[in-house]
Amino acid sequence: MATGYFSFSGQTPSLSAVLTTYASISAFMMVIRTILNEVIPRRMREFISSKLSEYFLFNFSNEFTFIIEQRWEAVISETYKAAEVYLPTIVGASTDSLLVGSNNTRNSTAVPKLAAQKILEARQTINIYTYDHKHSSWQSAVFQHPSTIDTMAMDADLKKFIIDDLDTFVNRKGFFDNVGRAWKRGYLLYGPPGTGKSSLVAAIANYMKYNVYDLQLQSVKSDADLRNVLTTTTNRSIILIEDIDCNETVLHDRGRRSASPDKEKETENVSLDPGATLSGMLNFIDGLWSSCGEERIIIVTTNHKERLDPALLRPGRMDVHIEMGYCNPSGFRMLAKTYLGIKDHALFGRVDELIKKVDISPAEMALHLMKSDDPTIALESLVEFWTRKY
Ligand SMILES: Nc1ncnc2c1ncn2[C@@H]1O[C@H](COP(=O)(O)OP(=O)(O)OP(=O)(O)O)[C@@H](O)[C@H]1O
Repeated sequence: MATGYFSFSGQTPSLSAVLTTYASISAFMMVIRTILNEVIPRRMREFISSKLSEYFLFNFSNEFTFIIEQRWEAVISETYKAAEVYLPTIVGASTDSLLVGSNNTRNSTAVPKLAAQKILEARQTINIYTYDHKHSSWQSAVFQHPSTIDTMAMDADLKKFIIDDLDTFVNRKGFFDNVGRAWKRGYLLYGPPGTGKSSLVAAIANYMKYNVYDLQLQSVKSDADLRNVLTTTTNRSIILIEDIDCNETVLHDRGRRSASPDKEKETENVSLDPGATLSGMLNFIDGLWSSCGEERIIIVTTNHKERLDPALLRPGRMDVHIEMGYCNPSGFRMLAKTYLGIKDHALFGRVDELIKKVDISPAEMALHLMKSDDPTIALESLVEFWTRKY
């Protein structure tokens, strides 16, 4: 059959028939392309072509790009943090693809989330972060403070209370959900210098295995800046505001409040030096912004609790107030055990007498106990210093 078309009759078409058909189709396609190029604007053509390639890639390829956003619902994503911890352990410079598998076909979206939680829970190191305003991001360093709740020179009952409180907090996600409160706990640590406030923060971080975000209020420029700084902290972390009484405006705020109790709203908006307001901070602790993120412990330390605004101190904001005091006999014995490895010594009686008469901070005491490995030399140094103080 001498024709320019393919025959479906079972006969093999001749070479010239194939070439003729090919030439006709090519010519037809060229005409169509020319018409389309002239009729459809370039940008629309590019859009159609990109959609077509996306469609074919998505439907006919077994590869896809897995994007883990750094921030999810305004806070740093736990999955992102887990990937940051985990991926460097399995990929290197030469890795160009990664095979990800799951045997849970029914609930595959839960897999990354659960894996993220497990990875973060198994995390051995914890970090301390400080905010870099120039680059608008938290800068981290590995946190290796040796303090533990065990090594703190504190009343045994108080230690037990703290541990129980932390355990209760961490196990009560359901409770916080049910009562409609953000899963947060505020601790106020107050007492004279050198009584272990910072050490207790480190001990809590080590106990909970939480990262610590060290918030320097004085470098925050405004409430918006404060929100940005705080919402970029991760879950399962401690937000630390040390020596809050050093912020002049908090003290002024308190003074104005007592002078005019009716002006509560007004005083709450007084600026914390130089930019954030007390109201902005309270809003994050238990206001609308408190719901950004969960499992957070906010710790505020001060040498002068009496100077702080009552609005900050009330339950829901600072739930637990812990007074860190000067050494008592049991605190001294705790330090002697930690620093010198002893439970008793002939000089303990003299130390007990001095403790009743002169206040000494655990920091001062530790300084003398570190002077020698020989308990007698170290205790003599302590007693001599103390007697001079008396
Ligand atoms: N209660 C304590 N138990 C064990 N060690 C303590 C205690 N208090 C202080 N120390 C020791 O003293 C050092 C200083 O203590 P720390 O910085 O924790 O005190 P602070 O109350 O935060 O002081 P400041 O108010 O000046 O910041 C610590 O490194 C720690 O070794």
